[in-house]
Amino acid sequence: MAEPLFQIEDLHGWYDESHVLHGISLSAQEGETVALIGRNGAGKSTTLRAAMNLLTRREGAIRVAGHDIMGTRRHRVAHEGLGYIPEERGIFASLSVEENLLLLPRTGDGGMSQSEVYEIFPNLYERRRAPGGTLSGGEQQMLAIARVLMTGPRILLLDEPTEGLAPVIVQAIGHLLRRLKEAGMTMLLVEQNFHFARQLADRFYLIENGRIVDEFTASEIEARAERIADVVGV
Ligand SMILES: Nc1ncnc2c1ncn2[C@@H]1O[C@H](COP(=O)(O)OP(=O)(O)OP(=O)(O)O)[C@@H](O)[C@H]1O
Repeated sequence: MAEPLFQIEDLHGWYDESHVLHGISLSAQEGETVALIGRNGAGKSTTLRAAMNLLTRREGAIRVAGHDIMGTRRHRVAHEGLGYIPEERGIFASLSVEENLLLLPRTGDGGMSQSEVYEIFPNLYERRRAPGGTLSGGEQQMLAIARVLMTGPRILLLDEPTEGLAPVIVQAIGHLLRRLKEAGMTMLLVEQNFHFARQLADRFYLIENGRIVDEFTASEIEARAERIADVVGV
């Protein structure tokens, strides 16, 4: 198999004295969508934060196209190709939609232009002068994704993009991510919502108490139904 575009190997992470990640290994090939599935508190968000160098302490290896980025300082991680969309989205409430979009520097090649963003997200065009804080949860999630797409990432790290959103908005985000996938984007999707993730992901990792307890492909879901129900309660 080709070298993964993104790879985490034996990753440990801590919040102060609290050891939360206990040797996470996962990878994504170029163009692949990989889902990290687990309950509340299993360590999904912490895995993404560790990848972005946002923890005070971590050990292990994180590679982009074979290049180890463990030594990359926090403010340079995006330049390694990682586009992170955190659970809290990070929209500036008092800045307009347009200002939010233009806020992040370009960190890679091939980032979307503003007009491409407005074409894909007509809602954001309509609301371009509105303060970010007046957007609905779904619009804020779209804005957070659009803003990162403009930076030119090679890999998207998405932390529960559907959390707290109405079913129709969840569906819209599903369509958007499918479109990105079809365009060849590599994605690591963190989800508690297995029903959402199964519509998108090529492969799955189950995480429990900071450890990967199982991994399988989309075609193996049926055979794993009991195990999945056990871990995420579906
Ligand atoms: N800032 C923090 N300081 C200390 N402990 C934390 C912090 N954030 C998370 N934890 C702990 O780390 C563990 C993993 O949390 P994490 O947020 O990664 O879980 P998760 O799987 O993403 O769940 P969630 O859906 O709640 O985000 C939990 O036990 C949590 O209580």
